Amino acid sequence: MSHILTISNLTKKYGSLTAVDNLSFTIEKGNVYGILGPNGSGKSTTLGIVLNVVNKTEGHFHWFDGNTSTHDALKKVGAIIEHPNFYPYMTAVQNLQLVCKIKQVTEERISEKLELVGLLDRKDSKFSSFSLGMKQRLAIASALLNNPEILILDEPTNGLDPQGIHQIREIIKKIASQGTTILLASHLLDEVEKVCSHVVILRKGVSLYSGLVDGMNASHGFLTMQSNDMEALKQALEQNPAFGSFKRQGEYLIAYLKQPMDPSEVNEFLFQKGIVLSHFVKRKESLEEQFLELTKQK
Ligand SMILES: Nc1ncnc2c1ncn2[C@@H]1O[C@H](COP(=O)(O)OP(=O)(O)OP(=O)(O)O)[C@@H](O)[C@H]1O
Repeated sequence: MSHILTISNLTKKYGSLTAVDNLSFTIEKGNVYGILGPNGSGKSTTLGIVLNVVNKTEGHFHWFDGNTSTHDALKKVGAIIEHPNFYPYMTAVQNLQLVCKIKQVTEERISEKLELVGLLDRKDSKFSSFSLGMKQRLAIASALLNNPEILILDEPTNGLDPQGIHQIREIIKKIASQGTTILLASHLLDEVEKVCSHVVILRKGVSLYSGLVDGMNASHGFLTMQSNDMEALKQALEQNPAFGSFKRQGEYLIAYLKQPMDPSEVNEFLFQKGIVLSHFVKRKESLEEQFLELTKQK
């Protein structure tokens, strides 16, 4: 698989504040990556550094094989990191023609890109008449005019209504299905889960998890239990290496698994110890619960 972007031990400091802290990850061709983290976790700063608009303090990054200068590499990158900015009195197509002139790319792709973002029938409408969602879609069309290898988006659905959000996500998925690599920053777990194949979770500039979105949900779950003798129940479970930690919640004991264990095995194990359960539920933390746990302030 070919590398699109390699980030190694990247750090950005603003005075005493470390916005990005020793961050490393690699972007491979054809995948959809999310940088996920709460506000202020360093997502925009990371994108700014690799797009050469923010200076790094330490570490390295290189585009593609490492033999291309960042200046040349960025010609193969499409990015939207600020609010879409076009001339309000010009039409969609006129704005894109201007972008083609600035980027020195052919105007032939304008219709194709407008079609892709669902704006071909509005190509002659003035930008000022567009909704926020349409403006964002025009920005995506604009970023694609140079047929980039990778499309970078910072919070692409911020401020949009549910329909606008859905449209943007569908467009991102369509662009990805056509082979364009995507890197998007988002504070929305739901967005990353719906759109991305890979994720880097940031908290205060530090990477907490990097890998497949599916791999995020690697927890083995927990069991909520009740018996006549809660102390005996806890003591018995503590002897079993499958359990990592315990929490008392009202009249229930919650036992967190650190390795897979079938509920029937747990039941049998306890029964052999003479413990009969009056309540027994096995559940897995939702991805949201795990994300909040991971990113909560320590
Ligand atoms: N130009 C700057 N000068 C000083 N501090 C900055 C500057 N830009 C960002 N920061 C700080 O760096 C940290 C990371 O900010 P960044 O914008 O990268 O986070 P983010 O995850 O993109 O959050 P958001 O979604 O709120 O933009 C924050 O604490 C922010 O206040």
